[in-house]
Amino acid sequence: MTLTLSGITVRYGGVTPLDDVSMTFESGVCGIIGPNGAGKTTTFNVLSGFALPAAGTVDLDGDDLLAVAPHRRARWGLRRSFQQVQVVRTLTARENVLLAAEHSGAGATDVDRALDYVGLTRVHRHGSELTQFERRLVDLATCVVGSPRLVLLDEPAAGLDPGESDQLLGLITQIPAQVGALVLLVDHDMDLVRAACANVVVLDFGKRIAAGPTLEVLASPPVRKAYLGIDEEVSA
Ligand SMILES: Nc1ncnc2c1ncn2[C@@H]1O[C@H](COP(=O)(O)OP(=O)(O)OP(=O)(O)O)[C@@H](O)[C@H]1O
Repeated sequence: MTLTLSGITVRYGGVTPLDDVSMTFESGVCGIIGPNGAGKTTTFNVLSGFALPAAGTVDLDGDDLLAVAPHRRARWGLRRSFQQVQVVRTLTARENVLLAAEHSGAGATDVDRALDYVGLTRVHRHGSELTQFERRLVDLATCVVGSPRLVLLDEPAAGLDPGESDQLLGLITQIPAQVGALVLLVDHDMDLVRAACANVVVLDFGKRIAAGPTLEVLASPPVRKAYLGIDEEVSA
């Protein structure tokens, strides 16, 4: 499975959050990292149809994603989780996933399979009764329900303790093999990115400044300077 963004430009008035950016993601879990304001969320917005690029194309295995209407992208196979957990407090865990499944055309059996996948047992508890971790699991279940092709995760482990974070990491890394989707992960937690992603793309000020195997990219001087604030020339 290959996702290719070519020459993507997004403009908001005088701001250009993405400036002629191209990136390719091969199957597995791939990371998009970069400092605040680099264009990571805007990239997710382009993929989910919340942002309309002024230029560029997006291709997933021959499908022109930008030609798919935003409201049909869930049915096409797109799933997205947000930094802020999107769980309805007055609905049960299962009802939350059923609600998400409505958009993608998945059925009740798919919903139960997704809840099994994330290992949530208290499926009949209301969102308001669930722990932060259980809400994250509900969120993740909405991302794997049905037959997703592309799963976008924005800081999925935010607010979790290290044990919970590890458990979530295990679930995320299994998505490509178990669910068959390509996963894109945006996160500021470099330990999580190192553990989850074989490859990363680094954005800075709306430009791609590096891409490739995660450990190599994180060790490269331009990335250490732009992203981690380490300037080899100064610190040498
Ligand atoms: N709707 C909008 N209107 C105007 N400017 C916007 C809009 N959305 C994003 N921007 C600007 O585009 C730039 C990139 O924002 P984006 O949210 O994509 O960055 P990010 O890499 O996700 O940052 P963070 O790590 O802080 O979430 C920022 O300067 C932001 O202020």
